[in-house]
Amino acid sequence: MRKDATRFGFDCAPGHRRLGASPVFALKLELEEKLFGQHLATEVILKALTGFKNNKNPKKPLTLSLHGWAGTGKNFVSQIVAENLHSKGLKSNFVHLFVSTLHFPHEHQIKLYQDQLQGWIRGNVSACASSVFIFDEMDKLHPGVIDAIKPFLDYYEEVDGVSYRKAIFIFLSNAGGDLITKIALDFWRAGRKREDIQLKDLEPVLSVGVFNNKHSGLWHSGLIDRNLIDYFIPFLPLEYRHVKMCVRAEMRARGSAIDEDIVTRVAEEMTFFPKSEKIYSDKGCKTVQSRLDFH
Ligand SMILES: Nc1ncnc2c1ncn2[C@@H]1O[C@H](COP(=O)(O)OP(=O)(O)OP(=O)(O)O)[C@@H](O)[C@H]1O
Repeated sequence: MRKDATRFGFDCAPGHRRLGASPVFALKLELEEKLFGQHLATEVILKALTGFKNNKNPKKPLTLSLHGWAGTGKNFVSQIVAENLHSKGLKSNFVHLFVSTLHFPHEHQIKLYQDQLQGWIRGNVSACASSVFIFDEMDKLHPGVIDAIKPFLDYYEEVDGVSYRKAIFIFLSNAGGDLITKIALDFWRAGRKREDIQLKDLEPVLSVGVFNNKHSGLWHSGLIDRNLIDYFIPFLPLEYRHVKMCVRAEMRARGSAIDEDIVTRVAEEMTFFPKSEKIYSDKGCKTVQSRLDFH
């Protein structure tokens, strides 16, 4: 047993920071400063983590499912959240990232993946009750593998003597991205502000259109019953102005002065949709970093 972990792992490594009053405030400031164009994700993530942190006896692990188009900030946010839960973030021994196409690529090895994953999750939560598990490309994960995760997400006091109720599972998926984009486009075309989009504007579309429809195929029937996902978090497609913010953020990260000509040139290189109005970036803020290298 790791010397820095108590028997149940309630207090993990010295660097482990439970979300106290200030860390949640720090997370709020960080999301407001670094995450562009995602007012809903910021609002829901803060609400979810604050509630989970304040609950001294959660009945189940916190399970968040982040949905949206490519390059809209899902991985980016999960890294920020991980760093607020465990100071070393993705480098922490208590934060684990799985990428479907990398870690679970072969359909004929599903049984092996199930056994490995269950052993891995059990071992890590035994070492640290507040372990964080991030599953990227969830929409590409075979249902059989996902079903191996389900027992850990459920309302069990303990599973084989281990309590998972203080752990956090974060699923990242492109599923539903098209439906989220449709709602954003409807708002734009109606001349309504992006920031006026509320979760209730998306829930009916998402829950009926994708998540609750067991036969949608997008969300793997039998995969995750709504009851096990605590929060569905929509990521909106990013506009030209958000791409420019990403370019500026990258320039600041490189210690360069902000050159608005370069900001404009890089943003102009990106492609936008729909064809007629060219509002949203096809790749979100992805490839901004590499494009900046050429300016
Ligand atoms: N909303 C955003 N605000 C600020 N930066 C962003 C945002 N979205 C993306 N970025 C920048 O683009 C990079 C790539 O984004 P990220 O990996 O989070 O996309 P993603 O939504 O996970 O995409 P995919 O679904 O393809 O994995 C991030 O590391 C970040 O630098």
